[in-house]
Amino acid sequence: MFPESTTGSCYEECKSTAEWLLAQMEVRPLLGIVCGSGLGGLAEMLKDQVVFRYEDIPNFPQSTVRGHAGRLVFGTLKGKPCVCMQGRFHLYEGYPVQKTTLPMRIFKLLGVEMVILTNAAGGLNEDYKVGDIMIIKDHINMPGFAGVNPLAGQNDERFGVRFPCMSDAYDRDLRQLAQDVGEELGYKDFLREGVYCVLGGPSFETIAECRMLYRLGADAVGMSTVHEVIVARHCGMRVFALSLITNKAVMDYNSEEKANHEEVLQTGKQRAEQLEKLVSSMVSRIKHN
Ligand SMILES: O=P(O)(O)O[C@H]1O[C@H](CO)[C@@H](O)[C@H]1O
Ligand code: HPA
Repeated sequence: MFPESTTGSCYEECKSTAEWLLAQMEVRPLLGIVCGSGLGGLAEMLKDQVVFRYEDIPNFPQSTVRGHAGRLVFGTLKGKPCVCMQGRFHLYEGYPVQKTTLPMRIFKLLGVEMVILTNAAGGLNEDYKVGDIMIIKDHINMPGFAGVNPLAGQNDERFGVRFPCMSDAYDRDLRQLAQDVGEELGYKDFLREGVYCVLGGPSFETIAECRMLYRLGADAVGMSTVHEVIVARHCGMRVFALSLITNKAVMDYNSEEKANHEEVLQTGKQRAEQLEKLVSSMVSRIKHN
């Protein structure tokens, strides 16, 4: 386990990054958005942008994956003040799990109340098609079974309690809103709701692993999101998350299909506009306290 002081995720370090950002601009974001692989276009929806490159932000990790631009974009979406991560961090990039989730704590200290996370994922559910959008209703933290949890280590009560509840991680009202908005937009045929399972990556899953995950109750598999959700919930932010099913997980030994990052990015491009419309329509209807 990494001590917090080497990951930059302790309260004082997060606060100093948040204060640095707040001193540079006037936006006071209430909503945080995280763009998944190939879904960085979400950030382009923001008006009156103020953009920071990750490399210029003190104590911030760097994006190393294609499809993750490495920019923190502030602005307004449907009139609501937002901060958007155009690029997230993954365990397989070599970061300690606390570092991959550090932006969630910075969001909190910037004043963010609600986070919308997106990701690209492989479809395990036999009924799912490439291009489906899955509202995440629950998760399986597979690395967590081996002790990889971003909250492991000393707990700082200024962020949250030692043992946070996760049975209500994915906000029920926001999920319902997504269903309503999706129906109004005519997305019913490709809008799903299911369980996302995170693995460490970067290798894609074997056939046996995919079969196992499906039997365990996962509908989609990926290498992100869950740890961010745990940290966001720990510090009291509301969470909504979406998976774009960019490829079908290979479940059959006779299949010639092979998972690859090109297909992931390609599917992202094809569905980007609809995903952006879903998110922006939801945001226009979200009420803040
Ligand atoms: O989860 P996001 O960041 O969307 O990225 C997904 O796409 C990559 C694999 O193609 C992995 O990083 C996986 O987690
Ligand atoms: N597996 C893991 N992560 C992914 C996949 C997948 O099939 N597709 C996109 N991200």
